[in-house]
Amino acid sequence: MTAKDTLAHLATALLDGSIKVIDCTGPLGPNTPLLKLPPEIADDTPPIEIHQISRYGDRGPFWAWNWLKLGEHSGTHFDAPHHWITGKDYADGSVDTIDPQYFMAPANVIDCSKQAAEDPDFLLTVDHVKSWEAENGEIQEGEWVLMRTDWDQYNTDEAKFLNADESGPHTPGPTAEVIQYLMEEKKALGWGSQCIGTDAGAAGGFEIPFPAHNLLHKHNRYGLASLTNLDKLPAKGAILVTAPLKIVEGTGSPIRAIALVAA
Ligand SMILES: O=C(O)C(=O)c1ccccc1S
Ligand SMILES: [Ca+2]
Ligand SMILES: [Mn+2]
Repeated sequence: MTAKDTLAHLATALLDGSIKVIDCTGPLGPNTPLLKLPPEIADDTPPIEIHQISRYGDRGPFWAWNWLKLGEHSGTHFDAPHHWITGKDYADGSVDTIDPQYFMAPANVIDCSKQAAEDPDFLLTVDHVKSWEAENGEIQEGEWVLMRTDWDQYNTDEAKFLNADESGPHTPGPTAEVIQYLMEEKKALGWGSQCIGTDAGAAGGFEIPFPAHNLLHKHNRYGLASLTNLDKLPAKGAILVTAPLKIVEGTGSPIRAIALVAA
């Protein structure tokens, strides 16, 4: 089948509903959970603000529009290599310079929802990933690897979503070894999480602090955070669309993540 035939079949399938578009994005507004870092070491993204310019009234009789105060790393978002010091020197490491070919790619969904429900500090290991590959097929070069935890169920309550206590945040994520494996052995396109960031909540205290950020961006590869509805995606076979805004020299961007899945 030629690429032209494939596109024609895709168009038909989208219109007849045999390929569904799944929204993998959380609501973006003043109530969207935002990362809270220890105030002694870092500043945080300010709260999201949506300001009305007009709404069909005397400031714009026929139109409505707003202006936004919005951090790059807000809500469901894309992490570019420049987001981390290990990726700072890549000429194609900001959202406006990344090859757009990467913004549409196959997705592997590793279901850790039961483990995350039992242990909010659950860490995915290389053994887990290899067992998953044995059952579902190998992760191929250029594909996303997404950790399904169903953590999106908490995304309307920042305290629950961040799940922090006196010892810090407790949310699931990958071990450094998993990201190392995905980058060096599998040459994956990147790593996605349903939590506030690509790293586990406790990752600031790991031997390599924040290893997912460190290693993904060291390899000039990408992260996705605060994804939703991964429970609606198959283990393999979905195509994920993750185009960031073309923010000049941007380190990341809120996205409307969507997945194409067979009905
Ligand atoms: O990329 C993010 O939004 C994120 O999760 C993050 C940002 C800055 C510092 C630590 C982390 S962990
Ligand atoms: Ca869901
Ligand atoms: Mn981010």
